[in-house]
Amino acid sequence: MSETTTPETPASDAAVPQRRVSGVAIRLDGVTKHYPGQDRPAVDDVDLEIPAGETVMFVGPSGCGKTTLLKMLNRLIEPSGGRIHLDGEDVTDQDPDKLRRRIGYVIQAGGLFPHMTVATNIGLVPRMLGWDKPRTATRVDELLDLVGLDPAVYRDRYPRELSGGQQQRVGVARALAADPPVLLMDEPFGAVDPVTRLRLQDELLRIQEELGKTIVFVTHDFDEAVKLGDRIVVFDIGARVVQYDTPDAILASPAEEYVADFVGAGATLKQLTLTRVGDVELEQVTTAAVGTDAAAAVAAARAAGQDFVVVLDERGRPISWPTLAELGRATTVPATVDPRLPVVGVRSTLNDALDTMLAASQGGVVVTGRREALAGVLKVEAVMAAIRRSRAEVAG
Ligand SMILES: Nc1ncnc2c1ncn2[C@@H]1O[C@H](COP(=O)(O)OP(=O)(O)OP(=O)(O)O)[C@@H](O)[C@H]1O
Repeated sequence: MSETTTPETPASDAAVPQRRVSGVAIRLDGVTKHYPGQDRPAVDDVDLEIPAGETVMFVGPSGCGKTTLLKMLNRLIEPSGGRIHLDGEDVTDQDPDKLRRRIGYVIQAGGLFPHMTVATNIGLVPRMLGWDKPRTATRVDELLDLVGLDPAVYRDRYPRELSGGQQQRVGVARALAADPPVLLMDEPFGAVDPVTRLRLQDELLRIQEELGKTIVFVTHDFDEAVKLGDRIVVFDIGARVVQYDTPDAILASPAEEYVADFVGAGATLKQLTLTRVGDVELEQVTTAAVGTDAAAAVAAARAAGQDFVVVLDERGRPISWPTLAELGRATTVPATVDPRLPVVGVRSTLNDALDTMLAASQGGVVVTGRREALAGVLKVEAVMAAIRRSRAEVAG
């Protein structure tokens, strides 16, 4: 038997946010996978308990057995031994099709069927469950809205007409269609560019806050694990559990040298990954709605001592941040969307905010909260001040 079964930090620990829970607990007892022709088992006698409603991240070196272990949970791979319990019920021998209705599955690039529209892709499981067309259609629209895609625009599109990030959102919507308590995610954001990846991570955090599923997520990226995980499992070869704890606890005291190497030398900077944009005081700036009087907006910003205005669309979402000189040339506030506007969500990390600023060559980012509405602006100086504070705290 492996030594570590339950997370070091109990579920009641304050480090884990309190939220609504719709997920169920998963328990693995001595789960093993021996592939034919291999000397050693890919997964060797693993005991693991995943608490209901938490996001648990699987990290570890390539080939250590993360994916094999994940796929045994929904029996895409049959275990060679051991038992798997879902919500206290032994599901090891349950019909895999039935099991998969309780377990959503998200893979890289969404895994969408190319010849089906977005709505058909998302509605697959509900239709299989015998839902009628109107109920399925309502659910599809609800899910598109949940993952941040306008149903009217996207429901009839084909996957090839979507960006990588949009396809991934549809993949998440599809996995959630039948409202499964458990979501398995196998490097879902591995194939998208860094900026899109960051937004998808933010979206997942927001969705999880609303839904409280049990999420098991495989990643190669330790920063991603720290950002998304309530807890992290660090595996070694044979899916040996080296450490299972909250991100803070792992960063503060890595269990073995191997984990310390994996966490990286810059542990102070890693603390930046633990600080969310929403934890830092944001600058409140002058805003102007599209179509309103430009001169009035310029005057308001000038009176507040600011040299730019954030323009909001009809749903309160920021679309551009013209300087006063630029805005002064218009009579009404223009509806032009600035594709380079650097935006992060309140759940983004300070690391993400810095990356976004660097990518856009800007000295700040616009921050959005619920439904992408403006929350404020974060300047590079504020990030630097937070880094200094965090360094001072770590230095004691
Ligand atoms: N179908 C298979 N047949 C035989 N061996 C396999 C099979 N799938 C995986 N393996 C082996 O099992 C071990 C664990 O693989 P697995 O893909 O689970 O690891 P992983 O940690 O997810 O790796 P990565 O991070 O590279 O995706 C590896 O040695 C791999 O070569």
